[in-house]
Amino acid sequence: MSCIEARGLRKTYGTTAALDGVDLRVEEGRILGLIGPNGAGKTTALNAILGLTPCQGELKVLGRDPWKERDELMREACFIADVAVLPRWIKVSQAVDYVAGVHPRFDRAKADAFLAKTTLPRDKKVGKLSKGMVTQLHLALVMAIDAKLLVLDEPTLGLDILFRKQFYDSLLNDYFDGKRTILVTTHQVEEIQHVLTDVAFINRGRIVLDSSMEAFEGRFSEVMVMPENAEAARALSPLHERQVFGRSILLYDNANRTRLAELGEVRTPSIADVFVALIGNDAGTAQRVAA
Ligand SMILES: Nc1ncnc2c1ncn2[C@@H]1O[C@H](COP(=O)(O)OP(=O)(O)OP(=O)(O)O)[C@@H](O)[C@H]1O
Repeated sequence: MSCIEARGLRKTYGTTAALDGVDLRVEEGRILGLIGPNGAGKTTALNAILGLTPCQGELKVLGRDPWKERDELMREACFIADVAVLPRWIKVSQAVDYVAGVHPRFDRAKADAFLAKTTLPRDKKVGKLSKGMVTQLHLALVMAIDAKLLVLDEPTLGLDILFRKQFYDSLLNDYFDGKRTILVTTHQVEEIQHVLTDVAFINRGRIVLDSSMEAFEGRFSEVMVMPENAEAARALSPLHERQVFGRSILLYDNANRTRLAELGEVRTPSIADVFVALIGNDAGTAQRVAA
């Protein structure tokens, strides 16, 4: 069953189309990374999915219209926005008590286990924590909620590399159970590549790539060639070429790997490499619409 189904989503702010006809389908039990440059429309898309903003087009999340049935949806979905909002006066322990009191699907033992892996002092107020610590607290609270859909907008912003790694490990090992659906946006693509089952690129309010990681790995390839093979490699219509230590690395969509292997070392490119190849020169914010 689909967890998220969007067709022709459009959202305009004045003369700016933040979403310009987004089609996206996410099946239950998938972990989708929504990747895009600054201003591409990621947060707007997540807000539409969470019923925080109305938009045109068709949108169903867990079978509901998020704008009209937000209350019902929020019983089964939870999210972390890129701008975390926790009151500055609340202590860490009180924040846990509060969510335990108001959220029927909150598992205190899970939140405690998550917090135990951090250096968060329980008796300190949010206002006295570092930015990264506030994010850690926020993550501990949200990851302890038993939800069908978890939406994460830049969840590791401001966190150090050790905690970022730990967060994604526990997202995969402790939180993900194969049935929940996770939607995550981040600029730190390399760090989540191994976590994702699917990836979508958004640019200028449009989805420009939507693929399972399996299909992605079969579809894109990269070859590193010595200068004498560069012309032959260019003749095979690469999407992108870059130079590293005097060698050319060329990236292809649906190329014949056996042919590429005759020219140099072939490998599967990272999401970041394909992102640069597809969007690099065209990265931009929303489309301007005719007034
Ligand atoms: N409330 C708003 N009012 C006016 N314009 C907005 C509003 N929210 C977003 N936009 C515009 O819509 C476009 C998409 O913004 P959005 O925040 O969705 O991008 P993003 O991909 O999340 O960017 P980033 O990676 O920088 O957070 C941008 O051009 C932005 O300026």
